[in-house]
Amino acid sequence: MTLKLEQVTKKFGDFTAVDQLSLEIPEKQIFGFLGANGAGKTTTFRMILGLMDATQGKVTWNGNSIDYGNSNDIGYLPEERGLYPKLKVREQLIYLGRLRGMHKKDIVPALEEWLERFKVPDYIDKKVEELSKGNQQKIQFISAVIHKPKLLILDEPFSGLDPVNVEMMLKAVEDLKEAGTSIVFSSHQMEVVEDLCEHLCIMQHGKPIVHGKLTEIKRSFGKKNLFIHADFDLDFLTDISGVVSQKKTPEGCKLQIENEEISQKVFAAIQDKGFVRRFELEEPSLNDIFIEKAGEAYE
Ligand SMILES: Nc1ncnc2c1ncn2[C@@H]1O[C@H](COP(=O)(O)OP(=O)(O)OP(=O)(O)O)[C@@H](O)[C@H]1O
Repeated sequence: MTLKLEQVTKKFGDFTAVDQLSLEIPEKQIFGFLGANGAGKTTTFRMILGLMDATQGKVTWNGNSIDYGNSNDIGYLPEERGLYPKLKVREQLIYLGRLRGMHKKDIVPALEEWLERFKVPDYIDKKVEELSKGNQQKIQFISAVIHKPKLLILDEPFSGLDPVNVEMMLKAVEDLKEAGTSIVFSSHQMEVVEDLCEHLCIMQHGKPIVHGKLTEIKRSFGKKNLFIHADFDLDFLTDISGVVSQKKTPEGCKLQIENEEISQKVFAAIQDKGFVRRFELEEPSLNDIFIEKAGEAYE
């Protein structure tokens, strides 16, 4: 049940929003789809789901094209949230669950279980318009997963949620993966992507500029971070060749260095200067990689 995009292109007039995108998304895994605003993520999701025709190329899931409107195996959390404000959560989910092929008698217990899990059991008889934005999002998430889809597309599922709710949603996504759902999601929250997915792609102007396994992406990026906390001024470290950048932190600095060997030079430069409380080499964060790669989009 692999999701495959082959040379997928979407043009709006002369503007190319997605440009010959080819991707194979591993089954029963969580795949992160990243990119700057306007990079083409939502457009790609709409083409995957058959909600928008590709100008060129094809998308297949398990060898067939996807027709979201007629498939009970797919779940979708759209970027533009689409609940009916005047309907109560119970009525809404019964309606949406039935659209996804569920029997009414199965919908309410499944809904109650999800509301319990999201710590909002009392919302079942509230109108959607009475709920906060974050809580509406939980309901929208439930509507995307209540029918236990095999493929789940989540367009920015964590935006607008407080940290406790992000954790709750993260755990729900992980559990769905464990239960065998293949999940593709977009997010601008790099730490969440780092926690959640093994494979990812960063888009820029409709093309993937980084694609693969997170661990390999980090390794091939080459540059490392070096965190130093010391009781003396560290500004002079910028002059060491191989130090790419320096950012002050409340207790010292974070250096970006070209490779891990440079850390030896840095260490030699500070060891006699005074008291060093922290000297720690770390892999680059996904945020570092994103800023460097996708940042070029703004130049
Ligand atoms: N229906 C449309 N008509 C014309 N242009 C469109 C249409 N839909 C999207 N675009 C353009 O295509 C590009 C990609 O948009 P898309 O919404 O896919 O980006 P995105 O990566 O999801 O962005 P964001 O992170 O801001 O949600 C943008 O420049 C957008 O303005």
